[in-house]
Amino acid sequence: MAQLLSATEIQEKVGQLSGWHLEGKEIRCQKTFKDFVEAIAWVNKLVEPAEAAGHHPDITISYNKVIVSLTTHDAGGLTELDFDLATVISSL
Ligand SMILES: C[C@H](O)[C@H](O)[C@H]1CNC2=NC(N)=NC(=O)C2=N1
Repeated sequence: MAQLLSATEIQEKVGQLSGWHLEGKEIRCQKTFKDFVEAIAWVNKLVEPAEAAGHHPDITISYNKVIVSLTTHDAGGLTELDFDLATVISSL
C-alpha cells in the first residue's frame, strides 16, 4: 500500500502544485468552464489517466464548476499517488 506522506512533505508538495490546496486529508482543485458540456468534457479527460494510475479522484460537478479531490482512500490520507495524479490533471 502507498505510504502516507508527513505533514511537512504535504506542505512542500502543495506549495509546488499550482491551483491545488489542502483540505483536511485531501488536495483539491476547482475549475470553471463555459457550461456543463465543457465541464463534462474536461472530466472525461481525467478518466484515462486515472484508470492508468489505478487511482481515482472524487469529483463534484455543479453545472459549469468541477471540484476534483484527491486522497488515497486505502491509506486514509495523502500519498505520492495523489500528487502524481494531480500533476497529470493539471497538465490536461
Ligand atoms: C484495488 C484498487 O486498485 C484500489 O481500491 C484503488 C482504486 N482507486 C483508488 N483511488 C483512490 N483515490 N484511492 C484509493 O485508495 C484507491 N484504491
